[in-house]
This record gives sequence, C-alpha cells and structure tokens, in this order.
Amino acid sequence: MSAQLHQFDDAAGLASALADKVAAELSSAIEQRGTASIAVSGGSTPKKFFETLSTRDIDWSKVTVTLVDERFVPADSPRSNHLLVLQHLLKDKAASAKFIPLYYDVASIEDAAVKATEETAAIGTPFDVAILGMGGDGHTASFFPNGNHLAKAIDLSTPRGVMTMQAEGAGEERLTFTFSSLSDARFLALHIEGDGKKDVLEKAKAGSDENEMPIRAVLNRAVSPLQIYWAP
Ligand SMILES: O=C1O[C@H](COP(=O)(O)O)[C@@H](O)[C@H](O)[C@H]1O
Repeated sequence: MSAQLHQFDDAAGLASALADKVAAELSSAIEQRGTASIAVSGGSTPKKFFETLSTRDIDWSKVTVTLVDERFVPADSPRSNHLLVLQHLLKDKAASAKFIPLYYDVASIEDAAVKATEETAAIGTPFDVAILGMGGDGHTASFFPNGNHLAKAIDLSTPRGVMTMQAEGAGEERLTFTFSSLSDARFLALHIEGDGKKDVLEKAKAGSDENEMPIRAVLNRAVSPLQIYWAP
C-alpha cells in the first residue's frame, strides 16, 4: 500500500493540520457509528499535536483514547506514555474522553498484556484513527529492531491485541499493540518531525529488512494507506 507524504513548514502547522484531520475522522465516526476510537503514540514528538487536538470541538465523551504502545512503568513515571497523554491530550475539550491504558499494576508484564488485550477489546475494530511515531532506529509502536517478539508482533496473521516486547534499544520492557491491530485503522498516520527522521524514513524506504527497521512493515504492508505527516 503506497504512502502519502504531507509536508509542513513547521511543527505548529503540522499539529494544526493533523488535529483538524483527526477531529474530522473522529466526528465522522461518531456520526456513522455513535462512538470513535483513537490509538496514539508516545515519545517527544506528539506533545504539540496533543495540545492542539485537545482544543478541537468534537463530542469527546463518545471518544475512546488508547496507546499504540507503552513502557512497563506506572502512570506517574516521567517515562510513561500514559502520563504524556494525561498531561497533554486528556484536557480542555478532550477531558471527557475515555482513556484505556496498556500498563496495569499486575504481577508480570505478560499479565499486563493479557489485561490490556481484554480491556481494549471493548473498543471495537478497526481503530478509527491510529497515529504512529518513529524512532531514529526505525522502530514504530514498540516494534524494535531485533525485538524478542518482533516477528510475531509484525506478522499480520497474529491476532489483534497487546504483546510484550524487549529489545536492546527499548530501555524498559514494552507493551505494544500488534501490527494487525493498527494496520487497518480507518485513518493510519505516521507523525515524524526533523531532518533526521526524514533521513531515517528514506533509509527505510531504500531497504527491505524489517528486523533491521520495523517501520518497513508499516511502509510496505499496512492494510490502510499510510499518511505521513512531516515538518522540519
Ligand atoms: O519509544 C517510543 O518512541 C517512539 C518515537 O518517539 P520520539 O520521541 O522519537 O517521538 C514513539 O512513537 C513510541 O510510541 C514510543 O513508545
């Protein structure tokens, strides 16, 4: 499935355009099906987009927000994607949205993945919106190069749900939606910023080894057309 590139002059322009598009997709989902769902990424890139989206005037009480991936850390950790979403998205007009986390305070990360799969099953499929990010190593979601469960996580025949992931470049152990859960989102976007990330994207496009750069799975095999949002 070919990807479409949307380029902007700066991060503010990107955040505004992506927030408008996502708000329109969520509103249309509510109009057609009564509810809407969005899975978002963590990291440093989405803050401005989250802040902008939280000001958009849609019926947030009908929207469920979850994460594409999460570190196995509690929600009060500065490393938590949950905390990022709490501080920058679930506020202003978006304060009434429902949030379903991936981290749970249970005995093991495997138990957390089972619970996250159960809890998020209520969202329904496919996601209306999934916003992916990308690391400088070519990871997306928690599909990390040489990740211990990477092959299974990016196999489209692996069922929808949340899996665990460990990798040298990942820091903490991770929880991640499988590729099959994300790939057919009605609106599937990759949000990246900076010349460095554009170079990483070009490198990914030039090769095919998904273990080296898991973003290639999304670029080459996503069920939905990938919308790439980039600003310098
Ligand atoms: O580890 C993560 O990193 C990626 C990219 O983050 P960024 O800081 O380079 O924007 C992110 O997409 C993912 O959700 C997060 O867990």
